[in-house]
Amino acid sequence: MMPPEQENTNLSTTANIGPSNIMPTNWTETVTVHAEPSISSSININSRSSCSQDQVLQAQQEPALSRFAILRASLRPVTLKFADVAYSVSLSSKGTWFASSEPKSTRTVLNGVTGVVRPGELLAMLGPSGSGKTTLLTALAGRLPGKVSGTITYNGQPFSSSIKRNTGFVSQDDVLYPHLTVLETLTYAALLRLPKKLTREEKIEQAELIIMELGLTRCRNSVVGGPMFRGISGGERKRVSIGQEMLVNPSLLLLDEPTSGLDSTTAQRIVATLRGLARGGRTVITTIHQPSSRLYRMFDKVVVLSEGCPIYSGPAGRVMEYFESLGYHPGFNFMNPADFLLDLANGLVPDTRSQDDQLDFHARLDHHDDQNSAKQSLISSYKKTLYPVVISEIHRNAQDSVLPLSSLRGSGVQWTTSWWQQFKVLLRRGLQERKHESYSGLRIFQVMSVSILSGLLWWHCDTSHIQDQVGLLFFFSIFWGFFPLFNAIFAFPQERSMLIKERSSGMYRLSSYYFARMAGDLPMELVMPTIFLTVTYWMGGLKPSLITFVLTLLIILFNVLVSQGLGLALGAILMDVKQATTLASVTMLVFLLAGGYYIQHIPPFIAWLKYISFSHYCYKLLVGVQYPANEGYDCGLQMPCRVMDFPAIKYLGLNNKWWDVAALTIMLVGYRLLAYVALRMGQPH
Ligand SMILES: Nc1ncnc2c1ncn2[C@@H]1O[C@H](COP(=O)(O)OP(=O)(O)OP(=O)(O)O)[C@@H](O)[C@H]1O
Repeated sequence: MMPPEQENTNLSTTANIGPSNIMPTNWTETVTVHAEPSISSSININSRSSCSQDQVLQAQQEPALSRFAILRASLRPVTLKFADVAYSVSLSSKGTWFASSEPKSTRTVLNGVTGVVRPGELLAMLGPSGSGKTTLLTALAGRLPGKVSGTITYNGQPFSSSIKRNTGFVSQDDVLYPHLTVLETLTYAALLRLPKKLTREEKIEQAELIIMELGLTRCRNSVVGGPMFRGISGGERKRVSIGQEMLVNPSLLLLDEPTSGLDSTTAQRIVATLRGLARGGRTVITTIHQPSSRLYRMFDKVVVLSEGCPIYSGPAGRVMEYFESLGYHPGFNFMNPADFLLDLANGLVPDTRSQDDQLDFHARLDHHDDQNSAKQSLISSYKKTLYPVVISEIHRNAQDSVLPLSSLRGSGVQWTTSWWQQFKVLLRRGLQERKHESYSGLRIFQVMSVSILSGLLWWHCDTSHIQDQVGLLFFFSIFWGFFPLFNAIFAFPQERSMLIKERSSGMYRLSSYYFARMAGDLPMELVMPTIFLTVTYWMGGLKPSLITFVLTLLIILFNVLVSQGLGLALGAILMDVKQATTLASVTMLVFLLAGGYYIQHIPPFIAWLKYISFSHYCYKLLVGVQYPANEGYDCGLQMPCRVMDFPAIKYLGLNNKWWDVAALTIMLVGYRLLAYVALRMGQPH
């Protein structure tokens, strides 16, 4: 690995994409990389081990500077090259269960996009809505599902897990936990993403620094908010998302529309931050919708897309020259270059005969044929004149390829933190995020009201009403089958986008997330039935024996865990709450009917249904615990009848209790295993 000083000098890059017969002769852009004073700082948190002693000493002597350690130079520059990138999607009719007989058609979303971005450069992707900017950005981040053709290299090598860990990706929609505060959000990200050699306090300090650096101090203790309740503003949310990525000091930072919906000052501030990050030696790529000319001036390079095809790829400052060399002049004297580019990408070519006639220019919006031919002409001009230049630049600077990827953080090491550390942080974060939902008054009210109502309905019901008592036990098994099942269904579909985002950046293992999620749900899942049973059991007049009560409670808790497992599995397999709840209600209805309470003479060809019903096993165990085999009950005759002869109990058959326990245990493990496998299969690799 190169010493830091040497690396920084190497960051002075030259992006030379000329000359060509059409383009200006001096087609050379030099971007000198340096840490900008506004966001420069002393040491890089991730470079602690690679810093020389002198640097550490210097940092200690400069406390004021070291506070912004996180935003200083990247010591692991990445040169990103992409050539002839193409991507198609198949347009199959989704959402129906019946396959369409029509042949599948495909749509080309990207077609032959080429470019180079070096450390220290800020590249903007411009183009009309739907032109493929997000798709290209996602492809460059190595997160696009399906096959991407063409070549994308990072320091000359293909995408790898070390690149993944050194890449920051900020998606268009901010995926954040709504109930956490800004400080909590960034602190948890720091605890999960920063390497284990930093202490917990140091990680928290880094989160604080990011808050200061991104101007989030005012809202540091405000909750992020979501669709159901208001939190911080859209601009602040965006900055929190950027902050989460900046924490790891990524070598490559990709952002999808970081300024959309923001006022021009905030947008300017964000782009200035990005430019500062780039100048610190990072490679920064952003898509942007309609940048003002002030913003445009901050870009080093641009790629302009029109319907997935590039019409320009090169230095931002040369864009007008290029299009003028093709004979396209902006219609107005002081036109924002970005507006001009977007018009061109839409096929709106200024008419040189009546340049100032704005009305005439916009009247041509309706002329689709003209627009299409203008786009085609721009695409073929790009292929003829600019494409060979970009390709030769990719091949000419072959020394970029020799920067060893092994110097990147985390190469060889798969995770930055241990399994246990991940589990602890995820558990705490999950409890904090979901405490409002789990311990909500509404949920407690729901359970309490049902328990009191059923206690009153079965008030002191003794064995002389054995049918009613058995009914109460069946109700326990069904209610504590339905309730946890429907709660668990939401778990994974609700967290899907967060899981994809965090797993895509290699933040934690799936197993640590999975166990943390299960452990986090456990207290509430176990406390609720305990309260319920304590109320209903004694009100309902079941056997007044502490041992029987405890055994009844254990069986119900076991049933809760099994039904929760089924809910988790359905949610993980379908990843769609609507589909999963539909399937769950059908399943529970089958379990209800086949449980052995309502129908005792099920035809043999369908009697097997009860064997897959956990409610059936639970019901059997509850009855078995309540009534020992030799117990009698008041059946209205001269002498007590044996409970074993009561038809509903006789049908159940109370032998082989351990088989029932074994069946429930298999379901407990099986459903959870199924949920884990389904989750893993749906994960980005
Ligand atoms: N998986 C997919 N299935 C169907 N169409 C897709 C898929 N992915 C992308 N597309 C289509 O490809 C085109 C490019 O999409 P993309 O999101 O990259 O555009 P964009 O330039 O980022 O748009 P915007 O600026 O509106 O976000 C769009 O027309 C989109 O509908």
